[in-house]
Amino acid sequence: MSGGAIGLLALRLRSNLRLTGRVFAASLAANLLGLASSFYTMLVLNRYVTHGVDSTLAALTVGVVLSIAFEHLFRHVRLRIAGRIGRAEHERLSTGAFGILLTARSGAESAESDAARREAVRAAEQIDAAFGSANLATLFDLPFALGFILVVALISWPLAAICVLFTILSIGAGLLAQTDMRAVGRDLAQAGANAQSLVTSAIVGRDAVALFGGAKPLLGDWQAAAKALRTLRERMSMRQGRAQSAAQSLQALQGVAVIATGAVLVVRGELDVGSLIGVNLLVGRALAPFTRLAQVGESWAMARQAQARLEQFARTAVEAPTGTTLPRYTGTLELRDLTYTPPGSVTPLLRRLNLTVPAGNILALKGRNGSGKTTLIRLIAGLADPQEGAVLADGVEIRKFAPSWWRQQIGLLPQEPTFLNRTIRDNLLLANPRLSDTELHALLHRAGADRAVADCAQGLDTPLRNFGHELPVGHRRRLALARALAVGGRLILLDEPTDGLDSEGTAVVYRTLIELARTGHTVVIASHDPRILQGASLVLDLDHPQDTVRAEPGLVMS
Ligand SMILES: Nc1ncnc2c1ncn2[C@@H]1O[C@H](COP(=O)(O)OP(=O)(O)OP(=O)(O)O)[C@@H](O)[C@H]1O
Repeated sequence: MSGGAIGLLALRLRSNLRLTGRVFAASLAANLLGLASSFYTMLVLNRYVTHGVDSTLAALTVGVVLSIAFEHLFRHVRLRIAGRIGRAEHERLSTGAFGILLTARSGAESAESDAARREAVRAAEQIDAAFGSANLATLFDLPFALGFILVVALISWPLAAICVLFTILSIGAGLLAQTDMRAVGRDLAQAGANAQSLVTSAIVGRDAVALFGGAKPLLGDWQAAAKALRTLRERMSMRQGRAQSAAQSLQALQGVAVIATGAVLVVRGELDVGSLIGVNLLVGRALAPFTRLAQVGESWAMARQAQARLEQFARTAVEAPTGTTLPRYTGTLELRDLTYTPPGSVTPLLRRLNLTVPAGNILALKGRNGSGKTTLIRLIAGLADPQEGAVLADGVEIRKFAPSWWRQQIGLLPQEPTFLNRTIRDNLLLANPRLSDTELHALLHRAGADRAVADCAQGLDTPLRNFGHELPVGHRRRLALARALAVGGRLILLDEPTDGLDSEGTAVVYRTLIELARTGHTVVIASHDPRILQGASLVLDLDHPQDTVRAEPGLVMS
């Protein structure tokens, strides 16, 4: 077991000394009671067999049965208490890891692959499983196993020496077996991940697979992955079986060694038969925790690796929970020398953008596909950070704002709207919990989403599945517009809002834009729609960002 794993273990045990003390006390009681059956054997063979007094046998038998019952009880109690050790530590790790996943800053989050992020969140579970109650119980049995060897030494030191020898052999065999299994375990985990990624491809890319000839190669990949998994599982099973068989053989050999040596001692008159049988039982009990130790030690070593993954993940930059707030945001927006280079790219996508959007103006973003319209909207929303320059709102850099406050000032309609897998009502209320039912319906009407909701079987209470992707794209966009408006912010960010909308939906977007402009909202809108570009008071062409076009005010979309 590595030093790191011991540190982790010590941390858990120290985190609740009262529970640790109770587990130790229960272990002491259980192990002391565990001596009873050995002494029972000695007494029955030495006293009852010699003197034949039935009442002695009855008393001893009742005594040992009670001891066994109490030992069972103490072991059960110990498991229950041990299960509570580290509960708070697990909650801290698990919540912390998921919290990082939720609040990772953009860019920081993409530095880790999806698989690494999944692994990091799973690491908390792996650590908790490694320090589960049964494994902790093994640890607490170890000092008492040494105690059993001491008792054997008091009865017969040659038999104690045999016990020590077999204990060392068992630990060695266990460690060898674990080393043997470790590499297969790693391959098995990798093969499992490969198979899982094929399942994901088949589910997520179902239509593409069916339409564009993906089924045959995918099935071929699956057969190869399933075969590899089966082979590795068999290999693992073989090695586990071999380890178990080695442990059993060592146990049997130990029995033979004890009985053979003990028999010689009995013949020489240095030991009685009762003590020999009793010692044999004690030696068996002493060996058991050491046989399990190698296995437990391995899971603790894996917990250490999981902890290292978590520590690495904990270095992910997350959003600051606090920051500046303004008494009132008027809607003024400024881009100052804004420069952004996407992760993995060497050339800036957006270079030294400078622009001021006075409150109540509509800024349209245009440019070819991939020119950075969505990226600019994400930068304004604070979902990505520029490498140089800044986005300012009412003269303050937005990165200085408390993220929760800034999110309340903006309503964002993303190009690919997604929702939480909750009801439509929940999704809207999460954006603004203060909305009444009447306001919700008015909002849906404003965004032209009332029919989309009416078409759903349970109206507002319809649960969304697959992040809303099961809704028709036009309905999804209208609902996302309603959600953006629900926030009630002064700044509205719309990314291709008319994409996939029919003429009625497009008219709703135009009407909404006019209404937003009339009510003094600042709107940033990425679009290829010529009428939107005409209706905007400012147009930023990301293909030629130096030439911001100032459109004639008063143009109206119809
Ligand atoms: N976090 C990121 N990680 C990797 N690449 C990124 C990231 N952000 C932006 N990019 C890259 O920047 C480029 C611009 O993408 P963006 O979606 O902003 O363009 P767009 O103008 O909105 O395109 P479209 O008109 O097709 O919607 C793309 O090549 C995209 O892959």
